[in-house]
Amino acid sequence: MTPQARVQAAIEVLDAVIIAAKAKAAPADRILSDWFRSRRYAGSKDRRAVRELVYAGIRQCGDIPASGRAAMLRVAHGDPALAALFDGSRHAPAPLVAGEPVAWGGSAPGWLAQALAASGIDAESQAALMQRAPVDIRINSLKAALADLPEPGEPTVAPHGRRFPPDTPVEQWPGFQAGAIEVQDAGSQLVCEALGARPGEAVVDLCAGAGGKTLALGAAMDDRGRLLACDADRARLSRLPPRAARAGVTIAETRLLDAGREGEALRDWVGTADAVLIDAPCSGTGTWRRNPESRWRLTPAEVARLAALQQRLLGLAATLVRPGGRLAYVVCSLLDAEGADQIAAFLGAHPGWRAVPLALGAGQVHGAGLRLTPGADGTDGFFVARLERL
Ligand SMILES: C[S@@+](CC[C@H](N)C(=O)[O-])C[C@H]1O[C@@H](n2cnc3c(N)ncnc32)[C@H](O)[C@@H]1O
Repeated sequence: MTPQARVQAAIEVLDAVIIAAKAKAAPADRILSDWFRSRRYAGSKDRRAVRELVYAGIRQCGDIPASGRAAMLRVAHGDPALAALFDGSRHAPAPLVAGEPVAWGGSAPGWLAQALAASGIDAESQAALMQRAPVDIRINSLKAALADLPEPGEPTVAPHGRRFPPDTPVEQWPGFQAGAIEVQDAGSQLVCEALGARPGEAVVDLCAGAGGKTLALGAAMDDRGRLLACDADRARLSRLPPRAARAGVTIAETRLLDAGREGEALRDWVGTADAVLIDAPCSGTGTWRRNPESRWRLTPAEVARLAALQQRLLGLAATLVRPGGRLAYVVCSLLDAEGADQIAAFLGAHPGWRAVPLALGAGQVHGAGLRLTPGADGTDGFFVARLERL
């Protein structure tokens, strides 16, 4: 493909991404793979170039643009070499027209940028949410001897973390195949430390998903004790056992929860857990480095729905913890409505609990917890709080 044809391809893909974002349909990644699947003539360099252009368009447009062309013109606005490719040649985008609409820049839709600012995330920190994320790995202490890394990587704020440039193919490394390394953002690793899970304890990972944090907890527990991994999503939870087997975590037991009736499946754990992790479903505003398109899809109503679910899961988790036990509440969101405000509301309604100050070696104190941000900590954005049952 010519450079011009790649730009035109990116415009067409962006048109599809815009339609899908409005309809809450397929994500950009899937649209890109479908597009390439039906165009076998596109080689690997073409794919990489088109993908980069599409993601540049998504990153640089804070809100859903009017069209793929308007989005690409926003990118071309700061890139004369790209603007020169709008030359009307065969397969190229039509030449630029004076006064033609260019998509609005900005970091996020207005309501969301304001909500972030009100949560203490200023314009500079919002811009940092749009940078490309590096590849972080966690060295699995259960199999550290097998973690023979072809490159040493950089240390991260997480004790078992190493950092590599974007697109480093770590999943092809022998250490990955052997279960000695996991791909996990350093912030994601660090928030697991907030729970302080120890060998021999009874621990619940209430929203375990495919087990990213469950595996970190299993390693922290040296694979000794009880580790219950729950989720309401069968497909996600079903990916956990093979990952645990690869990582040498034998203590993880999975349990599928019925959304809305989660407590029924957890009766046997009431008042018994030493520690419960709630990695709550959230808006993901802290993960825009990896998923910039999600800010086009979020609505105030969705944030409110998630906040209600988070408060309900906090209440449920509290029933599982034994007296003197602890709970860590985590969201990969930087909105106070999902973080600091949730803990304040919980503590207001649960006098038998207190927040414990956290010292994780990174992050800034925020409300009763700690906040990690890409700008200040080089991690995805997280809010984490540690609570103790008196
Ligand atoms: C932030 S993700 C968890 C990610 C996972 N802990 C990890 O480290 O990879 C939140 C999870 O909450 C789950 N979830 C949503 N509603 C739930 C509910 N009512 N009860 C339990 N889990 C729920 C979602 O399916 C999703 O997997």
